[in-house]
Amino acid sequence: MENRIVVGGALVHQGRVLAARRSAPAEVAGRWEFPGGKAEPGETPQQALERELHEELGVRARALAPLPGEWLVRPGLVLRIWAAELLAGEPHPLQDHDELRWLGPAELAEVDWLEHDREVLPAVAALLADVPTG
Ligand SMILES: Nc1nc2c([nH]c(=O)n2[C@H]2C[C@H](O)[C@@H](COP(=O)(O)OP(=O)(O)OP(=O)(O)O)O2)c(=O)[nH]1
Repeated sequence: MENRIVVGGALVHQGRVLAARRSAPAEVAGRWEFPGGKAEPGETPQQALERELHEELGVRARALAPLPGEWLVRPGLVLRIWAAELLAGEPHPLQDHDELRWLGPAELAEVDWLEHDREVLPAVAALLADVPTG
């Protein structure tokens, strides 16, 4: 069976990245992640991420580039994290999340990330270091 892809978005805006606390399912509720979800058949990872960020947060965003690393979430499901930029709107936890936080470079370790997400934090820190804090 082909692996299905789940894409999380490291959504960067004004030098900070958005973290989202999951509200369900029970195994991951209360843990923090990069909002996103599974690609539908025929969707590219970019399309899937942009659709999921709109559904979950109500924003328009653009997927920029995949960050290093990929993780098997469970058999048949592979997680990739992509850098993304906010184009329009302000994120709200509309679906799947009950809290959002914009984290600066010094705050990345402050939330209880899902294990795989924690591994990508060095790459996210590098991403934030490139962005003007405006
Ligand atoms: N979206 C997302 N999922 C992650 C991350 N890290 C991580 O381990 N996961 C896991 C949690 C879930 O088991 C799985 C993704 O499922 P999901 O629930 O976000 O996908 P979805 O919105 O398309 O869900 P569904 O409606 O198809 O059930 O990957 C992450 O950063 N973002």
